[in-house]
Amino acid sequence: MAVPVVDPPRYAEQLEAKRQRICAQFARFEPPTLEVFASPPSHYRMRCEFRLWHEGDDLFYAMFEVDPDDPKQKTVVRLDQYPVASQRINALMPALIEALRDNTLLRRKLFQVEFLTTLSGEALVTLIYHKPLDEAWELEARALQDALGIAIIGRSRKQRRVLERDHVWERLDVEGRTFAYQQVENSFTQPNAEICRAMLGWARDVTRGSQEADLVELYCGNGNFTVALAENFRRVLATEISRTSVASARENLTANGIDNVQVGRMSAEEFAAALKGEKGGRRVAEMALDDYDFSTVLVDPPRAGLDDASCAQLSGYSRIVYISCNPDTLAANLERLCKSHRVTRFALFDQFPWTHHCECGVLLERR
Ligand SMILES: C[S@@+](CC[C@H](N)C(=O)[O-])C[C@H]1O[C@@H](n2cnc3c(N)ncnc32)[C@H](O)[C@@H]1O
Repeated sequence: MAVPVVDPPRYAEQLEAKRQRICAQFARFEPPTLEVFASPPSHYRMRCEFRLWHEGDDLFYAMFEVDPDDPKQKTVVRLDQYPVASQRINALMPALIEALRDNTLLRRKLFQVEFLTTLSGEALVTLIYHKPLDEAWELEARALQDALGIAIIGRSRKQRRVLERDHVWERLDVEGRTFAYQQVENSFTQPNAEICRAMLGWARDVTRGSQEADLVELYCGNGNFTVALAENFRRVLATEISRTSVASARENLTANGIDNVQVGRMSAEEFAAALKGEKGGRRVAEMALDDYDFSTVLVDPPRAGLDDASCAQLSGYSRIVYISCNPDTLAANLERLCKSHRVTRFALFDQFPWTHHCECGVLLERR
C-alpha cells in the first residue's frame, strides 16, 4: 500500500479520473448520469492508525510503503503530519509525541497509536503496547489524557484499559437535521465524515416518500444509514454481525429518538436463511418477520460484496439501495441484479481521495 500524496490543487483532476473510470466500468449497466460527491481535498479522515517508531531517543509516527512488485519489501515512511487525517489528529500528532518522548513508562514498548476524532474535535486515542499495562501506567496515562484534552484507551495482549470512555459522539448535519452517532473504538465507522454526510443525504433522497412500506437493511454497522433513513419508512429492520456495532446502533436509535426500528444481531447469510424460512430460533422469532412489508432493501457490505444467495434474495425486493466500497464486487453483483432490476440512480462518493479506492451508491428498481 502506498501512503497517499495529498496535493489539493490537483484534487479536481484526481476526482475526474475516478469519474471516468467508474463511468467506463459501469457503462454496460446503462446507468443514468453519475452523481459525483467531492471530498474535502485534505484533512478528511476522522480516524487513523500509525505505527510508532523508536530510533534511539527519537520517536515518530510511521506507515509502511509496500513495493508493489515485491510485497515483502516494506519501507518505513516517517510522518510528522498526515494531511489525510483530520485537523484534530494533526494537532494531536506532535503534542502526543512531545508528551511521550521523555516519559519512559508511557513510551516503552508502545508500538501503535490509533486516533478517532469527530468534526467537533472530540478525540479518543488508543495506545497499543507489547507489555502489560499496570496501575503505574494508568496514572501516567490519566495525566496525559488531562494534559491533551483527549480520552485514552490502553491496549495490550488480552488487555483493554478504558480510562474515560470507549467512544466518541459524532454529529452529522444532513438536510437541515442533525444526527448523533456513538462511534466506538475499534469498530467500523465511515472514515470520511463529510462524505458520510453526502452519502446519508443521497440515501435519504433516493428513498424519500416510502412511508407506506418498510425497509430491511443488511450490514447496518452502528446504524449510520438506519438513523438517517428511519423517518422515510413505516418501519425498519436492520441487521449486523458485530456485537459492538449492534449495541452501538441501538444506542444511536435511542439518542436520536427513533422508535420504528428493530436491530438484530445476525450475519447477512443467516438472515437470508431466516427470510426464506430456513432458519428458526429465538433471535429470528423476536424479529416477527411476518409483520413487515418490505419494499426496499439497503446493503452496505464489506469489500467482498455479496454472495450469490444474497443477490438472489435482494432480487425479491422492488427497490435495492446498494452502497459499495469496492467497484469490482459491485459490478460483479450488478451482473446478477440487473437481470431483474435497472439502475435508476448512480453515485460516486470520494471517500478515499488520493487512492484508487471509490465508494459508490446505486439505486436499483424492479424492471
Ligand atoms: C462497510 S461496513 C458498513 C457499516 C454501516 N452501514 C455504516 O455505514 O457505517 C460493513 C459492515 O458489515 C458488517 N459485516 C461484515 N460481515 C458481515 C456478515 N457476514 N453479515 C452481517 N454483517 C457483516 C461489518 O461488521 C460492518 O459493520
